[in-house]
Formats: sequence, structure tokens, C-alpha cells
Amino acid sequence: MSRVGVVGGGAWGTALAQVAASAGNEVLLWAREPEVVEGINTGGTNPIFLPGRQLHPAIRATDQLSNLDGAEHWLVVTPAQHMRSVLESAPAGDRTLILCSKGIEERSGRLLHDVARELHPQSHVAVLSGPTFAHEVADGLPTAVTLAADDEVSGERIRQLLGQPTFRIYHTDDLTGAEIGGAVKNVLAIACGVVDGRGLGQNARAALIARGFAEMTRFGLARGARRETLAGLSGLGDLVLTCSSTNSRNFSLGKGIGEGRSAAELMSDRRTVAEGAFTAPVLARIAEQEGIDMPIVAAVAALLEGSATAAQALEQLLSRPPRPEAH
Ligand SMILES: NC(=O)C1=CN([C@@H]2O[C@H](COP(=O)(O)OP(=O)(O)OC[C@H]3O[C@@H](n4cnc5c(N)ncnc54)[C@H](O)[C@@H]3O)[C@@H](O)[C@H]2O)C=CC1
Ligand SMILES: O=C(CO)COP(=O)(O)O
Repeated sequence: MSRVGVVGGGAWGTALAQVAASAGNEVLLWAREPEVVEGINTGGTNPIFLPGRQLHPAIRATDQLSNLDGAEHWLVVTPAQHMRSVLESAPAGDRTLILCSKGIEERSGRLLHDVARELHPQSHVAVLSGPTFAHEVADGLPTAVTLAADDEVSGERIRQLLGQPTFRIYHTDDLTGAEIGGAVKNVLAIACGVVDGRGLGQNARAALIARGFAEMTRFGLARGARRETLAGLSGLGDLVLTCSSTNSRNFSLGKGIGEGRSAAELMSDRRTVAEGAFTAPVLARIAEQEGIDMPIVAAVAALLEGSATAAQALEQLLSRPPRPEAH
């Protein structure tokens, strides 16, 4: 039996702990919230972020990150903007960090695998991403993900550690592509939510998904991602999932904005993370600096910062001159 550490006790960290435990591992999960640590250790539940689900008995929780030191593999599942500070407080070690968060670091504009490599140069770094609503994974429903690792041996080891019939792991060495898909789709899901909130119809949503995917592809290719990764589970797959369901926090945020509520009010109401709200400004900024055409992302960033209303953002998108579809 191997020991797996999980860094972050939100919905996704908890669901991944369940995956790791079902695959036969002993799991130690680090959570910030004492209620989460106590809930897991005394009742086998995460009452705050994944309520109502009985967790595997092989999952234990701790409030001390250093207690995860004995685990060779860590699933890192903090919100993207907090990953740096959490990893800074982690003991150095020769381990594998499997990054499962979706976002771009706002202050540096860097992808998370770059940040993790900078902070833990002695560790292997991999990315796990895909269309994965936490509650479905925790319930053992069939799910497929992309695992990106630049080293074949550590990729194979992770597949052995976590893979199972209901958690299928496809692999690649394109960490950049896997991360960009997950980060960009959250911003596009906010846009799809706005479309839903304003009652603009399903044609408009499909158009947004397809043109949003064109933006994701432009950005990804400019950053060295491979087209097939962007068209795979971690890109297009996750985009379709997140843009089609109110189970998505990003989609719901957009829907609330589309219905006329302010982004600030909607964000202050929640304890859970809608990553797209943090990714949109930095993504729009990089796209503008690098001359990458991303009008939907720019519209979401403008909506979130309050410099455009939903009606103005829509008007701007609809009045763009027609162009060849391939561009
Ligand atoms: N929930 C889901 O279905 C999925 C989530 N993800 C990604 O996983 C990452 C974590 O999301 P969830 O587990 O859903 O979180 P969540 O929304 O369920 O919970 C919020 C998390 O943020 C943490 N947090 C709040 N303030 C913090 C701080 N100052 N420092 C460190 N941590 C802090 C909380 O401890 C908690 O773990 C995100 O990047 C998300 O995009 C990826 C796939 C699926
Ligand atoms: O990333 C997710 C599904 O793959 C979860 O999406 P939300 O963060 O929008 O809920």
C-alpha cells in the first residue's frame, strides 16, 4: 500500500482523496479548516466542501502540511492563487507533485507547473486535468482525465497509483496544453453562464463554446501547447462540461451576472472558488500584451471588473466584423 498526500481539502481535493483511497492507497489530506480535518477524522465526511458523502476509511486528515512528508506523491489541489504560498510552506523533498488546480497565477502570469518547479526544483511535477465535477468523481461515476508528465516513468507510476475503471487516465507530456485548457475553460464558462442568465438561447451558447475554443487554441499554440491536447479531455472536454451545467461554479457565477447581479456581490456570497474570476484578468492582460485575439475572454474580464455591463459586452462581441472561421 502506498501513501498519497492531498494538499487542499476543498471539493476536488476530497474527491481525489476518494479516488486515491479506492485505488488502494493510504491517504493523508491536509486541510486549512479545522471543521474539515475533524469531519474527516471523526465522521468520514467533509461537511463544508463535499457534504453528504461518506468517505473511504483509508482517508485521514491533518492541519499540518509537514505531516505529508512521508508520502512520495502529493496531489496539489489548492485554489490556483494560493498554490504558491502553500507550496512555499511545504518541506522540500524528492517527491512527485501532481497539480490538479486550474488557473494562471495572477501576479506573475505563470502557469502553475512553472511555479511548482521554481519552488520545488527537486520534485517531479505533473498535471492532472479534465472534465471532472468533484461530486460525480466522489460518487464513483465514470470519469476520464488527462495526466501530463514530462517523465514517462513518473507518469506511469501515477497511472498505477490512481487509475481504475471509473477513473481513466489518458497521458501526454504536454503540461502546458493540459494546464491552459483547464485555466481558459473556466473563463469561457463564465461567458456561457452570462448567455444563459440573459436567456440568449442554446445556439448562442454553442457559438460561444466553438469560438471560445478558437481562443483557447490561439492562446495555447502561442504558449507552445499542442493542438491535440487542447482538443482533448483537459481542453475541449472540460470546456463542454463546464459550459453546460449549473453544477459549475464558474457557469453559475456568469449566470448570476447575466441575471443582473454584480460580480462582487456574487463572489462575496461564496466560500467555494470560481477560478475563472481570477484567471480572466490575467489571461486578458497576457493576450493583449502578446497580441493574441481573445474577445470573449476580454469581455469576461471587463464584466468582472465592472468596466462593461453584460449588454455592452454582448453588443461588442456581436458587432465584430465577420472573419474566416479558421482565424
Ligand atoms: N470542484 C471541482 O469539481 C473541481 C475543481 N478543480 C480545481 O481544484 C481547485 C480547488 O478547487 P475546489 O477543491 O473545488 O475548492 P472548493 O471551492 O471546494 O473549496 C475552496 C478551497 O479553497 C481553500 N482556500 C481558501 N482560502 C485559502 C487560502 N488562503 N490558502 C489556501 N487555500 C485556501 C479552502 O481551504 C478550500 O480547500 C481549483 O483550482 C478548481 O478549479 C478541478 C476539477 C474539479
Ligand atoms: O473544473 C471543473 C470541472 O472539470 C469544475 O468546474 P467549476 O470550478 O466551474 O465548478
